Amino acid sequence: MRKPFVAGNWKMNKTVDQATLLVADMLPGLEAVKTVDRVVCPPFTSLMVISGMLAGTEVGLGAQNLHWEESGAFTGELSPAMVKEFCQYVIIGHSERRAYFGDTDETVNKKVKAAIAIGLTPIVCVGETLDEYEAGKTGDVVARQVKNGLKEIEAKDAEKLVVAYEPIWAIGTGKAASAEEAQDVIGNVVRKNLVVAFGDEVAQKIRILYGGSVKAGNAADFFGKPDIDGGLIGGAALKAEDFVKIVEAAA
Ligand SMILES: O=C(CO)COP(=O)(O)O
Repeated sequence: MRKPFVAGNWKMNKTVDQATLLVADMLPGLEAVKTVDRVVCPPFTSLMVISGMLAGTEVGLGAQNLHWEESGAFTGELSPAMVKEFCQYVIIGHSERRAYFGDTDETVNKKVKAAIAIGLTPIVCVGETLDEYEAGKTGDVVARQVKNGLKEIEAKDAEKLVVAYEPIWAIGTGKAASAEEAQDVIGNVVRKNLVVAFGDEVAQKIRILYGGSVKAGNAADFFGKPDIDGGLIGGAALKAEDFVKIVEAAA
């Protein structure tokens, strides 16, 4: 049985003061749901203070990106070791990074390898654009992202991975995919390609999340599907009550 997993991707929201208040607000509710792995991913600037708040709790902390090199002349970037100082998780290849900041399957693969090497659990994002969706290319695009993004990862490391399927047309739009559609892509494309890459035993251990307009009201529909092991939550992760409800729906 895979343990459900729910992560909040705060994106570029919340100053340190605001982040502290939000975590203080949601922490008791999150702490109570022991059967779900729950993770918050605030901006870099808040990681240090939030890691202090989460010390001694079972709530995990994730960054939203990292660079694959150990150190050097990479202005504006953070190394795997810098992220590891505070975090257990790191989101890699979010569609916003692919669309606006040049992340590709190749750099995603480098980041995944670097995260694993330092002992971080990557949350690897895949998903098709609206054009690709409308052209019926979802399967091809997502299969390519899974295959290339996770190239040359060893099976023993792969079982700890978390993969998030986020159709780009559903992100921040209020138009979630249907739970059936999400299950279809996650089961028949993402998990199937994980089986090809790592074998059935390992693929059955990998948590696969759905992301894109998940709210307190629709979360249970997604989490009830056999291959959907939780969610990567954007907007609704910025409201303590909503995020706790979504985590509860995964229990
Ligand atoms: O991109 C997302 C999480 O990474 C989803 O964002 P929304 O939940 O705001 O649609």
